[in-house]
Amino acid sequence: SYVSSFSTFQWPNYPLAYAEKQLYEGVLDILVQNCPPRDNTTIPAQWLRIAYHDMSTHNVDDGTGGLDSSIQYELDRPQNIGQGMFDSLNDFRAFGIIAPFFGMADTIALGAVLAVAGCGGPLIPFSAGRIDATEAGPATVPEPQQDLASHTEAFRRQGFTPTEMISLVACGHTLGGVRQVDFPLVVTDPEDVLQTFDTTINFDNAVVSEYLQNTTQNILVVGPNVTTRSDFRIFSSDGNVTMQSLLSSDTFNRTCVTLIERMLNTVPSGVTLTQSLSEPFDYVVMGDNPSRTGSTCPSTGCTVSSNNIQQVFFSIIGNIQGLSGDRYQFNATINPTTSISKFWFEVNENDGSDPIVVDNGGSGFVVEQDSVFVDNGRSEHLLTPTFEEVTQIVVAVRGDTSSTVSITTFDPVSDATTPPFVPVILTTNLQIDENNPSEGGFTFFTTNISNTANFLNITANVGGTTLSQENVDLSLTSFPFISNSS
Ligand code: HEM
Repeated sequence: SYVSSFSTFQWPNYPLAYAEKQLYEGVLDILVQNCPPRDNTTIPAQWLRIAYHDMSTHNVDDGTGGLDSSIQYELDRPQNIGQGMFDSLNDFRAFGIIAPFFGMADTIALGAVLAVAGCGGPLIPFSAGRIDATEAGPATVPEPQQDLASHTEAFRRQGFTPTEMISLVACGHTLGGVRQVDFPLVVTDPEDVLQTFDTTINFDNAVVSEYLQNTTQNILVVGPNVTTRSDFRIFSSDGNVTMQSLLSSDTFNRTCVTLIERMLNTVPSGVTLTQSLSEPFDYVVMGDNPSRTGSTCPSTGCTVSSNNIQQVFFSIIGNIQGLSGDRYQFNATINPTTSISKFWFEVNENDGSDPIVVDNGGSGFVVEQDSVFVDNGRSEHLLTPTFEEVTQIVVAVRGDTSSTVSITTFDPVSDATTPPFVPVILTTNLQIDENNPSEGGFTFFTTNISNTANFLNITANVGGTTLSQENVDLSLTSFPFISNSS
């Protein structure tokens, strides 16, 4: 088990723990730090645009659509044109962070939060729990040739007032620009590869100030084609009152945080999001990977000190917040017959103050069952004789060889080369492990799984009773790597 030192987290809560980990310790941020260029625009601009286009299917009147990853099925529409859409989805696929309770829609939302932060913008609180659609939604992304009334109606349907429409467009159009190849009727000069909306790469209110100073180069304001001056029609729709208010960069940032957060949390009715995360929890217990050897801790309990302390390596979000934290690892050796029913932690700062007891709000961290689990000490990563990298999973079952065991693995990395990128979910029956004879009342079962699988569920039938262990996070395991060239 690990505890990362840092509000109260009630364990277990897999979606919330995973969302926190992706926000504060995920690796997706490496693609947006310092607002890096790609396809003549920036990666963060592409990630923010895809989030808006995915959300644009929302209809407040009947509660359908929203940020649900339906964009994966909508890329053949002119409104969703652009290499940036494919590249963004490919980024999200390649990082393999989708999980059984954290899909492509959550990843798109996380991407938008990271994108804004990566370009020096404000921190947007993040929630997870979106549900991925399995088909396209309606074609309701606004297009520049549409008139003001159409845009006002489109934003109303998406859940935004006319004033909010002005602000949200300004918040979006502070990043990136319009590509000539994709919008030749907007950018009419073929020499002009991309027309940026403002003169700064960063997430800032230059898009507002340049518009009000009449120095703007925003082609959706001053472009040669009057029909496609949609930003001009929107920005000036209330006599510039809203744009004037956004001249304060504080107001701009605060408004954008509120509206982009709402945009990202616009989901079909019936979808419940996690609480929003704007700071890490004080203490998070991350996983429990038993490997049974020896028996020193009796059923009455025992105390072990941490055997390893590591500094938490924070993402850009944690770094911006100036966070520091430590992860304490423990190795408790538990009597396999008597076992334990729960565990808890005591944190002593050794500064004369009373130790802090971290006991999951009083209940302790209850071990629901310990009769079926992935054996961390017996499982390994293998290079097969044909040089295929696989993970050999060994499941320990408190029972005899008449038990049956199956696992369902979740592999976030799709085989597809173009969207939709959907996870590969496979159920496999395990075989008795010939290399690990029964020990201490446990029988061992095994199978090889993809080495990019990140989560699995176990179901076992032991003497007529069904036992299960769900959401085993394989990223928290530390199986040895064995080169099996024999
Ligand atoms: C009436 C509403 C809107 C219209 C007509 C519109 C239109 C456009 C067009 C034509 C482009 C150029 C795309 C390309 O060449 O790849 C663009 C880019 C962009 N839009 Fe919008 N947009 C609207 C609202 C929004 C909103 C609400 C957001 C987000 C909050 C947003 C975020 C972006 C971003 C970040 C880009 C730059 C993409 C890049 O550089 O790759 N847009 N928009």
